[in-house]
Amino acid sequence: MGTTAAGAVPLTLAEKVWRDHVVVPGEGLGEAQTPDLLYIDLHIMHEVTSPQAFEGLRLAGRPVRRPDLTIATEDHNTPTLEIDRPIADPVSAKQIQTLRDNAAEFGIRLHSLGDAEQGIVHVVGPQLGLTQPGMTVVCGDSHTSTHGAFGALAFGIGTSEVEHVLATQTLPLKPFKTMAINVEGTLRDGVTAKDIILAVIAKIGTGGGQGYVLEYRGSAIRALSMEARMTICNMSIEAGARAGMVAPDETTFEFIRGRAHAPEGDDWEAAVDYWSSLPTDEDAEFDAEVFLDADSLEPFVTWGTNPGQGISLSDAVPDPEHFDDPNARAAAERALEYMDLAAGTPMKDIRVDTVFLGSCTNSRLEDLRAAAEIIRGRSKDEDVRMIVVPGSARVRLEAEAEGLDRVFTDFGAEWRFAGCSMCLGMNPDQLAPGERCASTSNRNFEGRQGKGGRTHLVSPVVAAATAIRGTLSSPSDLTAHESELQEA
Ligand SMILES: CC(C)[C@H](C(=O)O)[C@@H](O)C(=O)O
Ligand code: SF4
Repeated sequence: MGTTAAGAVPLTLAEKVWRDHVVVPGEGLGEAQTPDLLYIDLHIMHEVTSPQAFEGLRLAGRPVRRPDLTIATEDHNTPTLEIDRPIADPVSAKQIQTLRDNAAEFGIRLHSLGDAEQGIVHVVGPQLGLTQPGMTVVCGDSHTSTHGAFGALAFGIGTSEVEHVLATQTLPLKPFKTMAINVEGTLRDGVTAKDIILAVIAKIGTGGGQGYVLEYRGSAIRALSMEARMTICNMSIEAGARAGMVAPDETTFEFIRGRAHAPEGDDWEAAVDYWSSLPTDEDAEFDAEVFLDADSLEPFVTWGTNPGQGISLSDAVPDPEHFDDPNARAAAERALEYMDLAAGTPMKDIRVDTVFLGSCTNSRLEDLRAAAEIIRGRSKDEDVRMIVVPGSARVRLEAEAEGLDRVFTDFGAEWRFAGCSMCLGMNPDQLAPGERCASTSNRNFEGRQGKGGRTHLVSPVVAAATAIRGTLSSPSDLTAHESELQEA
């Protein structure tokens, strides 16, 4: 925990990063304050939200201010099969070609399909060591909050803001409020970071974080790997928050050390010194606090059509009648209709057609390992299709180097190339109308994974157990499942 210098105002992690990036302070106080102009340390891009920004620069005759602080990758529109063939869908092909043309014209580093560093923008940045504590990181993508796991202040921005950052390397930003999410205790076996964040969103609601930067704290967070912290920060946006952060510590430093863009030698020492000054001061105050008990947490899963409509996997589909708030009740009724679920049905009785292991929430090596650990030597339910999509080409290579691809294909799952894939189906990887999917992604909105498709958000180990049993399941259900199979 940080200590406050004598006489200095105690600050939270987010406030320190903000303070260190103000180029021009706003005017006025509190809610009425005009935006501060902040310096941006890292700008990452993908094909979907960049074309108009480049077009704006072109029209104004402006160059990119800091191409060296800007990096692009192809992820949303890329296919995950036959990546050496031309992209069949004309819209996707055009989107990708536009990014390639813009990157070439404006001198921006781009990792294209087929390159070992291509992949989902939020997997690629941390993997290259580009994302570091204390940085401001932006991207025209809501899940930029992922990078907050490093103690960076990371925001999703709109296309006009992308243009502003390209042109100036700064961004005007309104002040924010701070919320501490305290998670104390020890997670049980089979309970993961994904369950923490689904439980947090179920607790505070999809609007609960509005106007706040969330800081995840407490012994359960400190015990998590960087990959797991990224899973949690990734979904901060699903609680409506502006960003999510975790204070940098030894786990953070060890993850960054030695990566392609990590500081070296004296620079490394200086960086670690600065990073170590960032954690929230002991006597700093948050505008709001939330508490979650890690010891009693169970695997969590969504039953509805927003990420806040979640419940313990051992519970039953809730009855809308039991919601006090009329809006929540109406939303639950609509969600159950879309999801074709009856109140009172045990979640574990719900059968799925598809299991999707992937997305910027849960497609890193650790996620693939966790799922592979569960399925190794077991067989897939024959009616379930399972698609495994590594978050980046590098993750795919690393997974193959340790034989995980074989574990998945022997099991009967499809081993794909990297990208966003079925997280939102901007490529051919989609659900058919009425199909139901256990998905390790972050959004279960109507039609998100394909028109008429139904999504249950789950962790990688729940995804794996579900592919084995065919119904939503946790790893702890597998022993019972196996004795049933033996008896049969
Ligand atoms: C396409 C992009 C703008 C979008 C986002 O901002 O999040 C996408 O990544 C998503 O997850 O829905
Ligand atoms: S994996 Fe999904 S959530 Fe992440 S950037 Fe891609 S589409 Fe958005």
